Amino acid sequence: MAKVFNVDSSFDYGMLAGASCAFGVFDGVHKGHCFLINQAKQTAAENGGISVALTFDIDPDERFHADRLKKLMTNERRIAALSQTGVDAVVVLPFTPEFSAQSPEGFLKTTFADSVPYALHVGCDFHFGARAAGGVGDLRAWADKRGAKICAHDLKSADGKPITATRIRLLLADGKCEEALALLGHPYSFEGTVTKGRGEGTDMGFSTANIELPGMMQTLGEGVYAAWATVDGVRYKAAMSMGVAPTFADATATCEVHILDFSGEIYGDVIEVEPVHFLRPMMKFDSLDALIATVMDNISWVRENLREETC
Ligand SMILES: Cc1cc2nc3c(=O)[nH]c(=O)nc-3n(C[C@H](O)[C@H](O)[C@H](O)COP(=O)(O)O)c2cc1C
Ligand SMILES: Nc1ncnc2c1ncn2[C@@H]1O[C@H](COP(=O)(O)OP(=O)(O)OP(=O)(O)O)[C@@H](O)[C@H]1O
Repeated sequence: MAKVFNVDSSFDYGMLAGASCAFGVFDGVHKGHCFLINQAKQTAAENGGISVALTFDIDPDERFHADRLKKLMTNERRIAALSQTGVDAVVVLPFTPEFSAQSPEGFLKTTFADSVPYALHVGCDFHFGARAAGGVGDLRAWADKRGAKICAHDLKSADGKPITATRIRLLLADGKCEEALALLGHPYSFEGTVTKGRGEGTDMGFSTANIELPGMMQTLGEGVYAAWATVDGVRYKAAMSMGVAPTFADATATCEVHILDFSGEIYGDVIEVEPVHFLRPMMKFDSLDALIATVMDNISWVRENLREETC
């Protein structure tokens, strides 16, 4: 696992001299991002320098479009995932208002100080600096003066379209877990703290762990899903609903997870939920009996059909 370096007053910019850096936000650490990072590993091997995933502490869109941002990973998980890509180091720049307001040249000066990387890998659509004014041309102008190499790659595609975080978010919003997973190259999951619900699930014969997710992490579309739930390191089959239960006027939880073959008090615990298959839309039921019968059917489906290899 690569060491993570936060760029603060103690950061040694010298580590970027001669390094091969892949630069971006990398939400999801998807197959396209991994392709870019592998390119950085290759040029690092070429000159004997280190490979670096160069990223930001927050997703810039948290600063500019927090109201409509839907993320694939929290910042902590994104940085942890980057550290497991086989790079030598992850360097995390603080995306402060001052940092984001810089011109493209100022942005590069703040990022590298006087160090010159060996190679800088970006996608051909990469933009940076205030109002995203900087592009690959600005990178090349900066690099040419310093003897660095800019590698602007065509975006890795699947089914004729670039793999992007935006594309994967839209698939998840549409409940298309399998297609999202194919582009991510690893499971999609989120974590949340179990909160107290209305306490009615147990009376209905299926207890549920209620999870409140911040708006930014409500990326998965409303519906009922087959999922895996990890509690205290143990992985269970689960049937989950996403979206406020429309049958109940007082319902608040965004995500409710029935964990099969599990009983235990987990209020306040953080659990990981990995939705893998859309079962049906959320429904407003006319009677409790109808709701119970449908949810029991969903639970049976999960018990009979969910297999490790479907994740
Ligand atoms: C697999 C599953 C499917 C669900 N489907 C629906 C649904 O279609 N409509 C609905 O109103 N509630 C649905 N719910 C939410 C239940 O109504 C809710 O879990 C139950 O009311 C218990 O809520 P409580 O834990 O807050 O007491 C579903 C829950 C689960 C676990
Ligand atoms: N499919 C891809 N192939 C190669 N490089 C990519 C691909 N997608 C993104 N990149 C590059 O990876 C870096 C990180 O990109 P970024 O975090 O903006 O990801 P993204 O998937 O394009 O996200 P979004 O859809 O939110 O714009 C950038 O240099 C970007 O150009």
